[in-house]
Amino acid sequence: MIEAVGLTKRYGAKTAVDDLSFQVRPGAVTGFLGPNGSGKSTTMRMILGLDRPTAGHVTVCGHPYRSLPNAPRQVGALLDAKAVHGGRTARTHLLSLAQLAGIPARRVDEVLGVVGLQDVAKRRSSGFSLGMGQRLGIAAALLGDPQVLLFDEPVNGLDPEGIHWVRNLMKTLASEGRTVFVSSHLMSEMALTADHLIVIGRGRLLSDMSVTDFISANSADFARVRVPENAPEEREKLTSSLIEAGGGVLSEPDGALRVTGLPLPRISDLAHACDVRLWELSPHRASLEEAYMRMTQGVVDYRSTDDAKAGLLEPVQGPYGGAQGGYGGYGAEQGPGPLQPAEAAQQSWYAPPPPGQNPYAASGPAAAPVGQNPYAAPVPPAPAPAPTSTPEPSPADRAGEQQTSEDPR
Ligand SMILES: Nc1ncnc2c1ncn2[C@@H]1O[C@H](COP(=O)(O)OP(=O)(O)OP(=O)(O)O)[C@@H](O)[C@H]1O
Repeated sequence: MIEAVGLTKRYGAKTAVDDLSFQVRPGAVTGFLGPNGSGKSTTMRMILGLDRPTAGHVTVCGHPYRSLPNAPRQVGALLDAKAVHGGRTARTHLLSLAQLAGIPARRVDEVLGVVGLQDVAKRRSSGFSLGMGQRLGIAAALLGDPQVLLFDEPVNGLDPEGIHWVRNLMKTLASEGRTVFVSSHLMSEMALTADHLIVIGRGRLLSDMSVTDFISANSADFARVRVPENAPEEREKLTSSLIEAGGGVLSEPDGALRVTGLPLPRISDLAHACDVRLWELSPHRASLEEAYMRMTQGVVDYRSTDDAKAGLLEPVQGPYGGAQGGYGGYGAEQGPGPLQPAEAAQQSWYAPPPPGQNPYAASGPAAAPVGQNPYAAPVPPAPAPAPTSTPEPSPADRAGEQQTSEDPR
């Protein structure tokens, strides 16, 4: 069990962690989520005694980390996989950690096998790939067979097989009754791995609940409705009828309608009443990613802006003499043709509105005609119909390097 009470960390004027209280219980995988710079690593560092709280406290198994008897046997952590002496081999690195913690050498070979690094055990870790480094960090965390495990973005750099392996490892460790606390920006992975979520934004607690409850609390169920593609008038007729009946209608990237606020049988009846054929009518539940985006969109510090490519949009001479958009697809005056606007690739992404705002209200933004995204920034009138554009999630770039002044193990 990890317990934080009023945990606060300030760096000068910057409050990285702000009065955070939570418990991480044994027997479950607890996901630790938050936008870049929200204070996840700082919190983990305080749990591991690497940073001293400005206020509040945090305990592991009832003790501050630094007071735990033989801490490496009780707590294992992967904070920064790069915090390894690159001149050492994987085995030597683990052996030195094992010796410091009084762990027998044979355990080193066990964990090398568990993480799949047995064949490169005698290679210097400086030559390791990102994924191999992550595996070595996980091996170090497992070394003392601890009851409490912390992983800061453990699947970073892992290949699909590695991600699958980490997912099963976390679940297995939790099923053995251990406390598993894991941060990640990969929502799809968290949805498959975590039982419980702690979500923070700008250092403050936003949510502490099960994954299922989190999704229910932060998303709206919706129906996907598709009419025949060659019948735009039926689509319009149905859209009007659905809005009149109090439903909310948005256009999906593939042309389907996303309908909220009406049960499926009612949608079917309305379609029947206005003589519209349906090719699809299916119930949907928002994903963890959608729920997370909805919850955290007000506390994201680092947002990307459009890349206007100023000065780079002059037509350039193509290899065969034709004038071409300089960057194939990003030109401002693209005509119809094989080149697509850059935004096209992002159209499958959808962010539900913030809690408390009903985009489907008749006077609200989502009453916009189908094909327009009520959340998109206003755009000047264009000669051709504007493509649906959606808010863009911020990049997953790390806000800064972690400093691991001490090895927690
Ligand atoms: N040693 C430090 N000195 C000053 N500011 C710091 C220090 N460590 C972290 N911060 C700041 O505290 C805030 C929280 O950083 P932290 O690394 O804990 O966030 P995070 O949630 O782990 O971010 P990410 O998801 O990008 O890894 C950031 O604004 C960061 O710049």
